[in-house]
Amino acid sequence: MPGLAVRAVSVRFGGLQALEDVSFDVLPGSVVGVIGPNGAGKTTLFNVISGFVAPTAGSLEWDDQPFHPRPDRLVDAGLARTLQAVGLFPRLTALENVMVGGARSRRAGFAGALFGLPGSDRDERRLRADALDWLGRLEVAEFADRLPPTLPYPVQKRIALARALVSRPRLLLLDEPAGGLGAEDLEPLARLIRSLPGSDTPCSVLLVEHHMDLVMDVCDRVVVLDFGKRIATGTPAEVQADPAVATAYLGADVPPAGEDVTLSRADQ
Ligand SMILES: Nc1ncnc2c1ncn2[C@@H]1O[C@H](COP(=O)(O)OP(=O)(O)OP(=O)(O)O)[C@@H](O)[C@H]1O
Repeated sequence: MPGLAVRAVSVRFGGLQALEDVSFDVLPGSVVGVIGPNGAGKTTLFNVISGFVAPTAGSLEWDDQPFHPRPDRLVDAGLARTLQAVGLFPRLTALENVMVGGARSRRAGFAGALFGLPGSDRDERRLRADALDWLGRLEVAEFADRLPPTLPYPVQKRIALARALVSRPRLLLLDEPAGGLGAEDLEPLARLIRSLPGSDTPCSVLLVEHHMDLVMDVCDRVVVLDFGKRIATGTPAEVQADPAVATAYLGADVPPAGEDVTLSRADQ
């Protein structure tokens, strides 16, 4: 099956089972959400998929091939990731930050331009145009020449997203894209996420997010983790109606129908 397959992945940190036997697929053209209370294992799962953490057991497949991700080679594999903290280079302009995201996918590219390699001018111009295009699509082109620390947080998040997208990934890993954003920023973000699978360079999305409205709005499927285990999977409506999900979030056997699922454990 094309796309990403997570097969019975477990991760143990010393005595702590951070993930246990977690399986699911991210098919091309889909937006998949990973939710769960604090400490459920969401970040660990992202770290496995991006190669920062090796699974203790289980495996990954990417387009039906065994996949052993390396954080520094993700772009080559067709994946990109945004971080919870935006992680922009403070001394590079917004535009240069985005260009860095595309540099690995070009023959010479930005690095070549920096080091004056032959043939890099054209690549650099193309990369610059692509980076500007993405800043424009994310409606932050006017900040292209600004340094990130001088910009509002929501703008920085959009720049970080542009940096991930400029490499034209086939799978985008989004780590809490709504974190720190105001209500007015959520609808544009949702629109962008929904647009990615059907864009000219289709990109499926795996999303970790605490903001439940966004998850339910943009995801085709949702995987629910609790204490490292997958406790539910299905469409947003299916997981919302699943009593095990309400129990995980609310800490008691309560009927979920019609109730808001809160965002952290009841005992925290
Ligand atoms: N490097 C590590 N060493 C030891 N324990 C870790 C490490 N990383 C995560 N953990 C533990 O693994 C469990 C899962 O953590 P993880 O950060 O993946 O959860 P999460 O669902 O992302 O939580 P949150 O929503 O709070 O970000 C937690 O108990 C956490 O303390």
